[in-house]
Amino acid sequence: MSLSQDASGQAARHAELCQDIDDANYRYYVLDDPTLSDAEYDGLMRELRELEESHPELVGPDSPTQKVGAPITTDFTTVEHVERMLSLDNAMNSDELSAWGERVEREAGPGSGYLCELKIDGLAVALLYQNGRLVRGATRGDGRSGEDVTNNIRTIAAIPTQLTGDEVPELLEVRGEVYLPVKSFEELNAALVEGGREPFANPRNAAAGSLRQKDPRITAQRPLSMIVHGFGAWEGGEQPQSQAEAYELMRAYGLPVSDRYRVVPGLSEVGDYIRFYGEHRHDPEYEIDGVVVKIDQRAVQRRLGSTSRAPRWAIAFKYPPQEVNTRLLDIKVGVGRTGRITPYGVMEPIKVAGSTVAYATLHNASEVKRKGVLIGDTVVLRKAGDVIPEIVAPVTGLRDGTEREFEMPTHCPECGTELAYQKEGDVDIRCPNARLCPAQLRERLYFVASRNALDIEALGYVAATALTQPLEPDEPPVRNEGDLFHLTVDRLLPIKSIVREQRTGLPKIDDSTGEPKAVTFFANKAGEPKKTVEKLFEELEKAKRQPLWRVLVALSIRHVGPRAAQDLAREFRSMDAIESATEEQLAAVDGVGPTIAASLKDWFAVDWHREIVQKWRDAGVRMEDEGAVGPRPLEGVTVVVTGSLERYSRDSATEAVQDLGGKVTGSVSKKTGFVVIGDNPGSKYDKALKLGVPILNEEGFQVLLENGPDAAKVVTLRVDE
Ligand SMILES: NC(=O)c1ccc[n+]([C@@H]2O[C@H](COP(=O)([O-])OP(=O)(O)OC[C@H]3O[C@@H](n4cnc5c(N)ncnc54)[C@H](O)[C@@H]3O)[C@@H](O)[C@H]2O)c1
Ligand SMILES: [Zn+2]
Repeated sequence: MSLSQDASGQAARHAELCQDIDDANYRYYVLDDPTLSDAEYDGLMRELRELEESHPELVGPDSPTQKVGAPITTDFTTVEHVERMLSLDNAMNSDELSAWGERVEREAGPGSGYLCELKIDGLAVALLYQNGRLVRGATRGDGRSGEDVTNNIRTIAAIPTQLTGDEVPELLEVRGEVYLPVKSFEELNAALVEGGREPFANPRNAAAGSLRQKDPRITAQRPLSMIVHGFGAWEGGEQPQSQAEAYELMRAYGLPVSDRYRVVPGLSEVGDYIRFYGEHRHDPEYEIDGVVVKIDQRAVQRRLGSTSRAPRWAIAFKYPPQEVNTRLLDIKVGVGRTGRITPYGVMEPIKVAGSTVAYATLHNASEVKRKGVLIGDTVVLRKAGDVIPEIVAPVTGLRDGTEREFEMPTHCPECGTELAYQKEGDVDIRCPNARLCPAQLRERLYFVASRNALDIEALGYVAATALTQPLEPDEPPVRNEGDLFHLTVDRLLPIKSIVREQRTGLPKIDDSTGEPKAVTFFANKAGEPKKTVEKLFEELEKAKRQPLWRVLVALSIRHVGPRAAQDLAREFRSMDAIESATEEQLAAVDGVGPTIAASLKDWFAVDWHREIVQKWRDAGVRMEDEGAVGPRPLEGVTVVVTGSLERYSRDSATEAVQDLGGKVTGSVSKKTGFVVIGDNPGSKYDKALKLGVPILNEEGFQVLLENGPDAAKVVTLRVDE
């Protein structure tokens, strides 16, 4: 390629990038309806900047690298800012941050201190206060002039229309970020979709779209808020010498200033702040996309000055994006351990937050509706840390009419049984084939091994699949969880099984063959048991000695989670006692109630359920807790605890009473046996006095536990009347 051809190619690419970025700016800043993700946009900007660095002759005043925001082409009146509102330069990693820090310290000298604050993902506004009165609110626009949104700004509760204090500046131009709390964003989108309108792609666009409404009454309905992050003109009143001083003055005027900013001496502390919020990114109620680092001293800020686009004394450290755009290829459903059907999105695989994502959860059919996503949509996909990837919203600007609505299937994807609601009023539709549905069996077996149940580490998802639905042999060694404790080594060795993706239950595909991945899970190449076999048997032995409540949880009885199981075990002490208890007796247990009681009765009424219990019992699984025949000296006694005790937490006090057959409740009545008071007892103490209920201090409580109610009556506090 000749030199001139190369140059014209670069110029063409430059023009193309400028055009694409201008288009994206328009969609983002004017329409509040971007079609690119921020990551894609930043990629284009980066390419443009690199191109301009190697070909400075291409840089013109109209290049997006030289400008702030987008030209204003809206229905709002245009107003000029008193001082220009700039954007920020970015550092994408710690090297770029150090390079910036070294540069400013070289030019300005070290030791002026850095102010660190969160980079809120909202939209910048300028508020003009004259003698303390809010006279104007405007968007950033192109930095010189913005849109007059005064009436809309006035609807935001966090923004005072009148500053407080006697010595407010004559003229103050406050800058800050208007945002919509993440939670409100989800609610707003749901309401928009419900009303047949298009949802916003993310909280930032929702905030921008809500503020930039022609009708301020609509803005007023959106729970927007604001946080101050700077100022322009500041005439009269006390003059701040530093950014932090300015914030504290503005806080005193009644403006919303964050508690999360810090002034630190050097770059290493800046690094600590960045790391901290990298790990606590979702603590604030608003979305953040990074940290802004500013030189704190205003004298130094002035010395460093600004470029046409951004101050030299500040930099935005951007966190890796957690949101990307990708296609929602299909919506499928998975089957849970109780037969519950949950839809999930099949995504065009994409890398986000360090891993490739191909599936995203959608929780239930109404969630799909609430989010307003259609199959075929480009969607905003979010993956935050270890959290399961989630679809945020569709990018409606990219629809071409071929998208279609998701319809809930009528039959189970794994066993073909017709789906049904188990009870009237249920939210979730289920596969009723609990006994034989391979999906439910696999999920239940996997659950038996989970940490909340019997905690069998060697029994993971692959093993659960291999045991319940092997490719070979034909007959699975585990037909239901009853068989688990009757396994033998020779039944395990021949097993060949496909590997399933835990989140969806779908077979994993072997990249080299394109076929589902199959493994011989328990035997090595020589046909001998792998290490995991020995481990499995060891852990099965251990599992047999787990306490009763874990055994109960492992049975996958609807509504019987660890809490309820513990309450049941404490009260009844044995599986037999629970099985033979009446529904009323079950429901009377503290923390159990009628729903769980009915569910238990239903469960034990099924033959094959009782068989599971029997098989476990035969194999030596523990079916009763010690102390089953222990004394219950507090039987029929109700205790209320108020204030803080020295030797007991609220939970351990409750447990101590329950272990002796007593009951702990939250409110005092005539039927209350004793009220135990610690430090700072509340209104329950007064009520006990009024009703004449016996009152115990901590020593008296000890007597109650050790010697019973009669002994405790003797040591009740005598209250002088
Ligand atoms: N997806 C798209 O199509 C598209 C289009 C245009 C812009 N964008 C996004 O916007 C970015 C560029 O926008 P920008 O020019 O507003 O720059 P920016 O968002 O990178 O940084 C400047 C802005 O940060 C905000 N900010 C938040 N907290 C702040 C704080 N504590 N101190 C100071 N400022 C704070 C202010 O609004 C300020 O104007 C891009 O990197 C991209 O992420 C996306
Ligand atoms: Zn099924």
